[in-house]
Amino acid sequence: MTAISLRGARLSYGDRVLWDGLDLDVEPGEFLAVLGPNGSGKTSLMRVLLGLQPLSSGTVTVTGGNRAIGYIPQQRALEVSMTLRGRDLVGLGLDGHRWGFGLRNRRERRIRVDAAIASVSATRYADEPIGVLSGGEQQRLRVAQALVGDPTVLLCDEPLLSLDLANQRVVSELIDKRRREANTAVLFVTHELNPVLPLVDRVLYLVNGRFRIGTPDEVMNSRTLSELYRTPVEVVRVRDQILVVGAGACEEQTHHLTAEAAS
Ligand SMILES: Nc1ncnc2c1ncn2[C@@H]1O[C@H](COP(=O)(O)OP(=O)(O)OP(=O)(O)O)[C@@H](O)[C@H]1O
Repeated sequence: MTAISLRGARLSYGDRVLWDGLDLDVEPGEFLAVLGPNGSGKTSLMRVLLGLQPLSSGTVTVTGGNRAIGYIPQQRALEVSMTLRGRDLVGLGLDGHRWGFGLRNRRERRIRVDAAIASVSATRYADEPIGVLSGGEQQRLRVAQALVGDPTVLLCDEPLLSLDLANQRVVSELIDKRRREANTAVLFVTHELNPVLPLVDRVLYLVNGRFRIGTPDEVMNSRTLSELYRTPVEVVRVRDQILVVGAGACEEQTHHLTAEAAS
């Protein structure tokens, strides 16, 4: 059974079509990278899957429904004044699940939270206020929060943003481990494909209302990206990295035009 299924999915805000005719099946254990310039509708896709944003047309199905989803929202540095402890943040991932207030439930809840914290190696600082933790430590706890409910689908919105290379690796390995061990489907929104390229099964690339779905080789090539961006884009492979040349200028132009239109 597929983990996520979209059929004829369209999302538009007024005249602006983010995507249309999107047919997508994501299999259990699959790692799908979602790429595209700012404003192409990546976060909106997450919101549709979370049930926060209705489709303009078409259908969306997440096997197991909302409770089966773990979500790592786009990272914002948490305030230093934030007194919530790491374990409280992780515990929030169980809210919405069926938990009573009895002693047995409290003990069971604590076991689940401890296990999730241990799975991201965050036990040492789980009782600290999260505001004083480093970005990498905070991000591990966010991963634990997303995993504590035992999700069948994991939605990650730019989870590597502002992490150094070592922490990028730690966080992507944690996510990869989860999908391998629990067969959790992963949707991974990112501007940077290279840090996760070895993990990626398929790419969904969104640009200006158009999209392509395929393996990294099928999508990340000069011909496909030039068609998507409607301007010459050069894709170069250097060792095991993919460099995209030309799309950036097009993105800047798009933003410029959007800003002009809005003013
Ligand atoms: N509720 C809404 N009503 C109207 N427009 C919206 C709404 N939500 C998002 N948008 C617009 O839709 C576009 C896509 O937004 P979205 O956040 O999905 O893009 P994104 O690909 O995640 O961008 P980024 O890479 O910058 O995070 C943006 O231009 C945004 O302003």
